[in-house]
Amino acid sequence: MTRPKLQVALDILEFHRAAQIAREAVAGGADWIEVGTPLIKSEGMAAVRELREAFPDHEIVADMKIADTGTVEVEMAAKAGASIVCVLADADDTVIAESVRAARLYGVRIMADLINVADPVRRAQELEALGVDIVNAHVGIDQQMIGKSSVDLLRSIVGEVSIPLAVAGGLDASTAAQAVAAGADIVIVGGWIVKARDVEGSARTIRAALDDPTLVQPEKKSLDEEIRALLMTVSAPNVTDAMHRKGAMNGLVPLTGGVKAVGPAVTVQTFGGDWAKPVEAIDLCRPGDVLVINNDGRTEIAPWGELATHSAKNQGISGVVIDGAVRDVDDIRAMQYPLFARACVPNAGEAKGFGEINAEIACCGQQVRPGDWIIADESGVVVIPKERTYEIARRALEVKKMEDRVREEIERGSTLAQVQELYKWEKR
Ligand SMILES: O=C([C@H](O)CO)[C@H](O)[C@H](O)COP(=O)(O)O
Repeated sequence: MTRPKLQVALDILEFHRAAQIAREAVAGGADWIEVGTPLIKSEGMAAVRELREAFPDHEIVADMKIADTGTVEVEMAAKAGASIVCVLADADDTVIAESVRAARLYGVRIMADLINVADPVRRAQELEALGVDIVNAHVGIDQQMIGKSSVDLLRSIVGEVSIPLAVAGGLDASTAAQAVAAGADIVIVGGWIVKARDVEGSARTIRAALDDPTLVQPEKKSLDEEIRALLMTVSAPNVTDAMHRKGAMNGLVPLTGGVKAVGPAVTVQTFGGDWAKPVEAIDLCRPGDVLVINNDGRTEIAPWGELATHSAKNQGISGVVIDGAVRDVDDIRAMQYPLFARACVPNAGEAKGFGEINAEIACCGQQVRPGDWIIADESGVVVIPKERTYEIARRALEVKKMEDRVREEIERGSTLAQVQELYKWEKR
């Protein structure tokens, strides 16, 4: 078996960053350099030209995702210095055939991207018959966020064609190893290398996984465990960024510094300091839940205090969020328990039993349903709709990774405005 190729996908907008990241990825063991679609859209063929000049001996892959006018697009990428040009597998046969003819004329190869193809096996066979050189089992970034797996797609086409197989879509060291074990000839990695703080180290880790896939053991987690692990890795600001600046509660303050709560919501609607339902709800929570309480907007009377916090902590409840007031804050602080409220007040109400547990409530400007996920840290509290929690958690991780890399570049001496080319990207 020949050594699988590692293709680094430069899916970033700024050429000056792409070139540096490519250098670091190559130092870590990347064989092929992909000028990613976002980079091509941002910088055009200049990016292909410059990368060809910087890496005269490497394969340069232009991820054009060609959907029409195959000849024109293959010609421009080839003349700019690409040695492999990507077409959309779903493009009409006429486009594929024209792309292949142009590729032969200019001495480059065609890689067809199976993103969103309805019948990948049949299409891969048709592409081979049309003269395509490489088929790419690709699950796009938006599709990855809802849990689609590029390794599953690859497995479905292994053995069905005899041309080389590439695989792309959210691969890390573990899934890259699985891809090689499944039969991938080319492993394409974008985010896990280009957004890493240590690009060279990440490329090296993935290179090692490709060279010996048995080194990496996949972790088995339930969906909830995976969501929790993702949300524990990211911050509440990462999550609102992933939600297009939505989901944040207004007016809450963390009353205990340095602690974080993550988990599905158990909701409580109570009335003016009536602490019966909030306290009864503790017994209904599972470990890891977050209790979210609406105290009818009242901040002069507290439905929650230190004894309730003790009980919640014993039950393994991840944290408590109150649209209202709490008391005994000094004791709760000493417990280092994640508690978020709008105010502190010494007086408690009565345990009368008015209210409801696990109904939809409003909390500090957000609707919260039982089972919606909460992430709460020192920046504040965000509610994530339960139907989209996995997707949002995955997107938040992408936000965090991107920030990690930007931070690294600032530490190396750049400024935030320079890294992000702010002037260029101001809205016109
Ligand atoms: O082709 C890609 C995507 O459609 C954006 O243009 C990526 O290069 C490909 O998915 C690999 O990147 P990751 O999924 O981040 O590994």
